[in-house]
Amino acid sequence: MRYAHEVGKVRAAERALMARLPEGALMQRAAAGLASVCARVLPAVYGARVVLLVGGGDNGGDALYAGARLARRGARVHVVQAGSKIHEAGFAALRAAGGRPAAGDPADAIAGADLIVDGLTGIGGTGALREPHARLAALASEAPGLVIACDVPSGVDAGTGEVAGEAVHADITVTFGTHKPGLLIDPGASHCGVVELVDIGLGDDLPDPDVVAARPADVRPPEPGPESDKYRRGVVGVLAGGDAYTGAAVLSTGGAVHGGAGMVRFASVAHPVELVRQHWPEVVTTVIEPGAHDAKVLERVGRVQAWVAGPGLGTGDAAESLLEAVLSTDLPVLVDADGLTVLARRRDLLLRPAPTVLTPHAGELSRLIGAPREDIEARRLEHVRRAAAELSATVLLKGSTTLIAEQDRPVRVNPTGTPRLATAGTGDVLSGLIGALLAGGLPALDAAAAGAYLHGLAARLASAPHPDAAEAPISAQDVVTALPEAFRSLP
Ligand SMILES: NC(=O)C1=CN([C@@H]2O[C@H](COP(=O)(O)OP(=O)(O)OC[C@H]3O[C@@H](n4cnc5c(N)ncnc54)[C@H](O)[C@@H]3O)[C@@H](O)[C@H]2O)[C@@H](O)CC1
Ligand SMILES: Nc1ncnc2c1ncn2[C@@H]1O[C@H](COP(=O)(O)OP(=O)(O)O)[C@@H](O)[C@H]1O
Ligand SMILES: [K+]
Repeated sequence: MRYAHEVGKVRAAERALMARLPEGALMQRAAAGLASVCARVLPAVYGARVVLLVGGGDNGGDALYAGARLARRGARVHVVQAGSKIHEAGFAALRAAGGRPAAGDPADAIAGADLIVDGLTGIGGTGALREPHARLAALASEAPGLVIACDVPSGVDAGTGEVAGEAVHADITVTFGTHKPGLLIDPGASHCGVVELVDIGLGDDLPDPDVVAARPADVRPPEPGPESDKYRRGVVGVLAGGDAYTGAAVLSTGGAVHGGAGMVRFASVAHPVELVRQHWPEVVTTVIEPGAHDAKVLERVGRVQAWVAGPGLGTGDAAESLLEAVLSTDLPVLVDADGLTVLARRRDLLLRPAPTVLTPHAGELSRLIGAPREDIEARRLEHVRRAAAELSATVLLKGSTTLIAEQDRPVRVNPTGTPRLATAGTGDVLSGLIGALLAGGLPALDAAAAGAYLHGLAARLASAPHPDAAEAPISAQDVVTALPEAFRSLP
């Protein structure tokens, strides 16, 4: 897993470690790590034109000491100072090594640099970048040279990934001690480029992480063993589609069929049942009558280990009664799409002892928790956590960087997403896939995280089937088709 810690915890760990180390030792570790990444990516350090963008805090100090190391190896290092304050000791070290303030218009220095080191703000940055920082950040982002951000791209909120104004677009972000949540969550994540973690020895001083992102080896779908039969591998029941929406039923069922369940059961009114039978002959179907139902409606469907309810289900009385029936079982239930719209008026249905997984996009979450959609988009981490606590559920917030929260657990960030997924019906595929993983016995948080991971991977493989292929647009069906390849590509 890649671990990220909130800013306050990073500072506390740094304080604890610094108390045991000689003055300045921690900053030297950070600067050494930063300089070594710079040296690695430059074709040659000797003669390289390096520009340091330096703010008034310790982030600037890191950049100055790293610049001094590069200057000692023959780089031509110039400093563009933002604001009146500067890390004096770092500046003195740079000058002693031959570095100089940039003369003339900083725009020229930045445009002519082979490498720009962004030391404007790090974990101490708050709110939108002020001037002259904002202009410098924009110049760096536009410059032809390589941009390496020190700890965090300036303008990105390290704790949340919010970007309130101008922010540096880095090619590489060299971060110290641990990842910061804002490096993993959009819009911040998309400003980082490649993230390199430099160990400065915080290890034992860091508490449990606040946010984690899976690496491939962390994703463990249930594996069938020699004793497995279709029932023991898990049966997933899908309640989806109606007379108005039939595609959602086919796609959600497709996600379940390729998600590794032992069996998929599908129940709906006649028309979607007919279509699902045509698309997925392996699925066991049940026709349910239109209109409102009592709690016994599910008995005819047969035994399942987990339910998926909601895609294309409609939002009227029939959908509400089905949702009431499914949420009154003692089985894991995933609610998506129309089901979430119904839940927004029936939050009482969430008071249940068994696990519930909700998979809203920002609009659906807005209806569920009564927060404006724009606020949710801008502060995804805060809202997904709040939703998990308020709704007593595992909440998977879709969109650019999918986040998954469960109360008192680190938030999972899905690293495989791609904007190619932003096409109608892909969410339906995700619901069925997670349902299959739940039926296979994964705990709710792991099922949701593994589902999001495989879904993103399938989309990438569908879009570009091999590393040299250009990306093509994809459909939700393409994602279903690529799911076996996504499972296969796990280590
Ligand atoms: N605390 C430590 O022990 C260590 C800190 N390190 C570095 O120190 C950084 C944190 O240093 P600081 O706490 O000094 O904070 P920063 O250097 O991140 O930021 C503080 C400075 O930025 C200015 N600033 C804040 N928001 C701004 C905005 N929106 N627009 C313009 N200026 C803004 C402040 O006025 C202040 O001058 C880390 O990110 C890391 O790079 C590393 O050297 C490792 C050790
Ligand atoms: N900009 C984006 N970057 C990455 N993934 C995205 C982006 N926008 C949407 N997605 C993903 O696409 C899927 C869309 O799901 P959803 O909004 O439910 O659509 P639908 O209801 O049409 O299936 C989700 O998995 C979501 O995370
Ligand atoms: K920075």
